[in-house]
Amino acid sequence: MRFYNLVLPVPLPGALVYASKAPLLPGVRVLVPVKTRRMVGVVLEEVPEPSGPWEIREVEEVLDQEPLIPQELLRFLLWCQGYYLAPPGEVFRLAFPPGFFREIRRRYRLTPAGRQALAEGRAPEALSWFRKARSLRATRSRFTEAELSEFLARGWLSEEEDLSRLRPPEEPWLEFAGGEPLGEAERFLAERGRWPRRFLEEIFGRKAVEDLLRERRARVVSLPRLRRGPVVESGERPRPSPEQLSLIREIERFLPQGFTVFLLHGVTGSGKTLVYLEVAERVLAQGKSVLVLVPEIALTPYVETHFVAAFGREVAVLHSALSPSARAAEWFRVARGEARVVVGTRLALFAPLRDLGLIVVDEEHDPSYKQAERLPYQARDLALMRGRMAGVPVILGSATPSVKSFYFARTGRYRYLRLKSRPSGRRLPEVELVRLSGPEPFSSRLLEALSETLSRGEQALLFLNRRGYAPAVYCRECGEVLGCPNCSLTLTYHRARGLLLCHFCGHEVRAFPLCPHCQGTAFRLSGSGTERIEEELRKYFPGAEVARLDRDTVTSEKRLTDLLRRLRRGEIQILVGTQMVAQGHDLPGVTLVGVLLAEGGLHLPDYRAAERTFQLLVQVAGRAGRGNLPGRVILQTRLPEHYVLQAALKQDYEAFFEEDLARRRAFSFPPFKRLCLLLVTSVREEKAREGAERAAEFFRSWPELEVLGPAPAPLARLAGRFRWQVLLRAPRASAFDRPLQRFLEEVSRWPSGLRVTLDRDPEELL
Ligand SMILES: Nc1ncnc2c1ncn2[C@@H]1O[C@H](COP(=O)(O)OP(=O)(O)OP(=O)(O)O)[C@@H](O)[C@H]1O
Ligand SMILES: [Zn+2]
Repeated sequence: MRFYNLVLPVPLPGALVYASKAPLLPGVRVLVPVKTRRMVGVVLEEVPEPSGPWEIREVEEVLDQEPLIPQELLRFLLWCQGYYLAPPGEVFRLAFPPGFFREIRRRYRLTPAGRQALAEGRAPEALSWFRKARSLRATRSRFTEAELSEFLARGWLSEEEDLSRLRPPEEPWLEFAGGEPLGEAERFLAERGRWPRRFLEEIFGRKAVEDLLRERRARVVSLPRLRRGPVVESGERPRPSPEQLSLIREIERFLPQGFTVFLLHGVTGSGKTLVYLEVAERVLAQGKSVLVLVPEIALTPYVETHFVAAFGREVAVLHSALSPSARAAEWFRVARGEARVVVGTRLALFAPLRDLGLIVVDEEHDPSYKQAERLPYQARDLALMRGRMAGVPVILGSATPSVKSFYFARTGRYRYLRLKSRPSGRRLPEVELVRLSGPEPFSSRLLEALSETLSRGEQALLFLNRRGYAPAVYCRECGEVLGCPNCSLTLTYHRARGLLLCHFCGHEVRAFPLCPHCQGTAFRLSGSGTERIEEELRKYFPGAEVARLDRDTVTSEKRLTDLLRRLRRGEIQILVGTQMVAQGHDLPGVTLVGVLLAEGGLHLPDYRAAERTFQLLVQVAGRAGRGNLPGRVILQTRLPEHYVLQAALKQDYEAFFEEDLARRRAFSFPPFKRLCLLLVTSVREEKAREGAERAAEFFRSWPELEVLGPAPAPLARLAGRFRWQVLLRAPRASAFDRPLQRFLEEVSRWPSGLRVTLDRDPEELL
């Protein structure tokens, strides 16, 4: 017998030991007994025979011929688990696609005896369900426990385990049989080797494909299912400019040296994507694989299109908006080495690429690299760790680098690469600040600029980081604002849906209810969201086609690509949107960008509020003038003197950086110190406060840690839970390790009902 550490998808603090007669390779999945059921586990490593009184159970079945998960990824996952102090099962579950670990479902099948009983009317109602259903299988939930055991005992049902979802999804592909290609379809196949039958039928018709098979000029093979990607026009791939070329050479020079971090700081529209593509091509040619992270689902189609144009079906896409089966299919293509380029959002960080050769983090400053819920991890930081553990270079790209990354570039830890200009002589847009005074959302300056733009047949993009119609609704009688009963947030009015919505917990009420304070029936809307702006624009510019891009209008990948395509074709004149429009998109027809309220977000009690606002302004400004026509940007604001707005006006990253860094130094915030935020929540305020006090007390006994708080969180209540915080500060990350570990042990003895979340390196203190 040999013994192995396994990770199972359960929230236990460590690995579990199982026995196996056959040797097992790390990274393969196995079926093991757990209590009375079976589960899927991943083999980590062989261990010596444990000496304990407990019984060691045996592995029942090996699911994979070859390890699905490379060693390097296994080590990386374990490191993540240690850093974030999370159970390994939870980290593995997060990292792998749905279905990978899924608890094995039992299915029930009607036996011939059951069929006979039914026919003779001896079987009860519960079984007669099979007569109507097309399938002869059912899941457990069809029957009560008592029925199940009765039917099994009588032999009317048989029980089986459904393992089908643990296997990689496949589909038929056609393979050219060789010889001289005759028709069009054959030439196509001969050129490409193999192609999914589904796609061939779409291009050449079902008949042509059937002919090919009948004449045996092609054969069918079963291969991993290929995703149909979005179709965004990518155009010809340009030749790199001299400026791009010198950076590409510089990166290539370092490729053989293993782990190196590059900060690629290129102004908006400078062509960073082309730099990634060229370097990726070199890495692939060396037989290695490439991981490209993008922050938001909204950006994957753009980057994906360019990569697919360059590398075809070597590209796999991983993000959370894919259907579970599509995500699993893509994941298995990567695991089997069919795809060597992965483009995806933060969860792609855990892609099972073999022989990793390069990691790219596009828009590295973006807040969506940080996962807020469950396990709060920072994908950019983890990408650096994966790069270090795999010994491969990492390119962090941005027009507005995070203060932290820029600081490390300044101090020499990262290699700094600068793209100062846009290619082919295009200029950065002209920016102006316009002071807003009244309650009107549009200044006359912006309205004029809009009408000039429209009359020249060009496109405009307006940015406002608030969705819905009005962000607050006040009672006319008592003056109270309508708030969410579960959260300390106001309800947003969504006019088209006739609802008041909480943007945090989703609580909704029909518009308008009686005022909960005074039973009043008249209300006043305050402020504007994108829905209202869209409506106003239609009034001002009745002839123009206005569209909106936010989470309410763009609910699927398809809607997003449709909208972007219409925009590229010039079918939309004005696009209004939230941060989803702000970055990454390359829309050559847009010559005017308007920011409706440039200081939105600056007031948040958060040490990164200034950084985030500056980045958003520069990014959105960068959407203007990317084609052949020059661009123009209007920033409307009530705070024109603020340093963030002044730096945005001049598009001066360094000026912003110096000022912000000085503030962080003065207040001992990152990058000078490390933070850890502890959040204690409970449905009872007293309990949350007491818990936070206990936590603060605990940490005060560790001399290296500085304890700030406890204090109520700025968002004092969310989804019905009161929130209290303790902020910890230390000179080094490792100073947190032992105290946090001890603290978690202590917390496990706390009364239930208190929830404690640890956020290492928090990016928001709300
Ligand atoms: N060498 C080149 N010659 C001509 N056009 C180029 C060249 N390099 C890039 N472009 C074009 O410039 C535009 C901007 O490129 P890209 O989207 O990569 O910019 P970016 O640096 O990612 O900008 P942002 O940070 O604003 O997203 C694209 O339309 C791209 O095709
Ligand atoms: Zn709410």
